[in-house]
Amino acid sequence: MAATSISSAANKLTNQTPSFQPQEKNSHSSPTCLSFSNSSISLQKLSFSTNFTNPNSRSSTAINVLKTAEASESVSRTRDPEPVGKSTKPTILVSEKLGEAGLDLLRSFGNVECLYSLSQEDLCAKISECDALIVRSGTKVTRQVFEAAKGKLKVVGRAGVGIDNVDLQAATEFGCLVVNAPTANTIAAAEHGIALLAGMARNVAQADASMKAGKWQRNKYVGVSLVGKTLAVMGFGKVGSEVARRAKGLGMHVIAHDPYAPADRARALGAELVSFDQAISTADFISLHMPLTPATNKILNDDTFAKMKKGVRIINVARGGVIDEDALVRALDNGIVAQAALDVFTVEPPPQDSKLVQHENVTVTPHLGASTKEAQEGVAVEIAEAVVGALRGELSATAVNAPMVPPEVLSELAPYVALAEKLGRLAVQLVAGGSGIQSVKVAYSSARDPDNLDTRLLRAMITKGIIEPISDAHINLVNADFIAKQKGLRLSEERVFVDSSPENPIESIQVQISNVGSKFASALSDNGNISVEGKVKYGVPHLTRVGPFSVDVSLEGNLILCRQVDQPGMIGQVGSILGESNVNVSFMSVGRTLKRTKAVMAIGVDEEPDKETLKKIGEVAAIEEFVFLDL
Ligand SMILES: NC(=O)C1=CN([C@@H]2O[C@H](COP(=O)(O)OP(=O)(O)OC[C@H]3O[C@@H](n4cnc5c(N)ncnc54)[C@H](O)[C@@H]3O)[C@@H](O)[C@H]2O)C=CC1
Ligand SMILES: O=C(O)C(=O)COP(=O)(O)O
Repeated sequence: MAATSISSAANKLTNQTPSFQPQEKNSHSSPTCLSFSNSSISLQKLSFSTNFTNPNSRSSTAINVLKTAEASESVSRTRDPEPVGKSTKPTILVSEKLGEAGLDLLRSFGNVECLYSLSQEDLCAKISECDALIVRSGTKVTRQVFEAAKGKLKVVGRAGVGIDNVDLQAATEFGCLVVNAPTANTIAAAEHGIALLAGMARNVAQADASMKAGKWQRNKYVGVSLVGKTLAVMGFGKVGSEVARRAKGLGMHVIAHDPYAPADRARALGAELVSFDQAISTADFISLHMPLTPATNKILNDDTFAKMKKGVRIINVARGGVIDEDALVRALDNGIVAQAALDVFTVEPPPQDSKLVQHENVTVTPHLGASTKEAQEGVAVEIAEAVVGALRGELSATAVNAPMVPPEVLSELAPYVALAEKLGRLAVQLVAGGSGIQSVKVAYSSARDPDNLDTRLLRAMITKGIIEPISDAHINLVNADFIAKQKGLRLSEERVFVDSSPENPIESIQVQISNVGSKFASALSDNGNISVEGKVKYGVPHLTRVGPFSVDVSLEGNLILCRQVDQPGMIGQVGSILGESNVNVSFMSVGRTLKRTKAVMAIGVDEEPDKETLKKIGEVAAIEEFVFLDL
């Protein structure tokens, strides 16, 4: 058996946080063990398997990743399926103007409320009624908004590219997915950039204003030519590369700076990738197309303006914050910058007396880059599809704060999702009260190449299974790693190669909790870790090993694990006690290490036995220990 470590860097906690203390909720005890039973672990918490239903649904993806509280009544446990189909329409708040086609799509799925120009206070007051919020660049989705949502908000859709107006960290902490619409406005933004470039070079806006003021100033508005001039495209992503393509068509020499862009993509468009300093010091025109991040904040400032060619012209269709606006005014005044054309501003709208806006060598537009009819229709549909998909629980291809798991991987892993969560739930219920859980090891046995096995979803589900039964956290794919880290829980993953068919992504999953005591000592493996292992059989999760004992029970309903002297009559005795209390046994399995020594009996029960019944089981002479587990 070869073991390959695929521990994720994200899961390696560098900061030691306090250990995670399981606190049993509503636990009741029996003489021989603490029961961890907790029927109050509500179905609402099974957030990965809840769903909104849509009569017009075209969706096929099965694994749901977001909390959908209202719909949780439609959740069914595997054994007793309840009718799925109770449709509670989600509420979708649209806080800025969105194209009709997108609104229509949203209306076919949920209750859509369009409330434009909400103050931050009004947004906070409204948000706790909303499952989804759709914004453009004008709405600030702050931590306050997520706090005010009180866990109701599942998804924020940004109808456009830039997500600098959404507090992503807060969204992640609150388990709220953020999706954007990254492609539909690319051309509009690029065209606007070119419009500003050409309009600025020929003083179109200034000449227009002058004529409207009754003047005819042909000598004042002599422009500069574009052909043969060097354009530096800063940020060679979707918009930047489309600007470059168009500028090439205008006969410009295009250079680009982007630390993350592949050189061959730039070369294919006839642009040369250069360093930041080379770009800004050799360009006649500088066009900005990078996102606003801590690294790009005020990237054009007094120091960088000082390195530019005298008479340079600046275009900004990205974000106002990438320029230090006071420094730009100084650079315009001292002639380093001849002209600027700006669509975006640090504060939008900028103050009316803004020196920058009023500067005679500055052309401005009110954040119009994405504002074409075509782009707005496209963006609206793109974001509506992403938000509806997210509300249905599908993983979004445009998720900004969650791993993107391709649909084919999702459908392949679907049966293992339940197994992963149940093993997590089971393992944590075996931890003795007072033990601090810090370290969880997960081993996936598989015949697959590690590169061909994406375990992020399973890891999130194991985390969910471990944390949710003993805390108030609601965990989904968005916040699993964050909450694990916050709780001081380190989860490392290992791939164990097994020689079987690689058609099955996974043969078995083993979950081990290290350095803790167990309330069921038989669950401790040789290395002293609590260890449970399971498989998917005929699409149903099964427990196949507890500590050193092999068992084979389907992980449904509730489970009693007993360790007893391996002797005849044990099954009958325990079965009768349960039967007398009208507790129905659904399945059972006995595993032992050696004949007539010790055995572990796993009993599936449909109902939760009361304290008295559990006490009677504990009093059976040959039973050495037992535990009741709520799956
Ligand atoms: N004015 C408007 O209405 C619109 C503005 N935008 C803005 O344009 C910008 C670009 O959008 P897209 O091209 O769609 O995004 P994108 O993600 O495709 O491209 C951004 C590029 O910037 C690069 N980048 C990141 N850090 C950088 C740095 N320090 N220096 C240089 N390059 C860096 C990235 O590697 C990436 O290639 C975004 O800020 C977006 O918000 C986009 C659409 C409309
Ligand atoms: O998509 C972007 O990043 C934009 O800046 C467009 O903003 P808007 O949706 O027009 O407010």
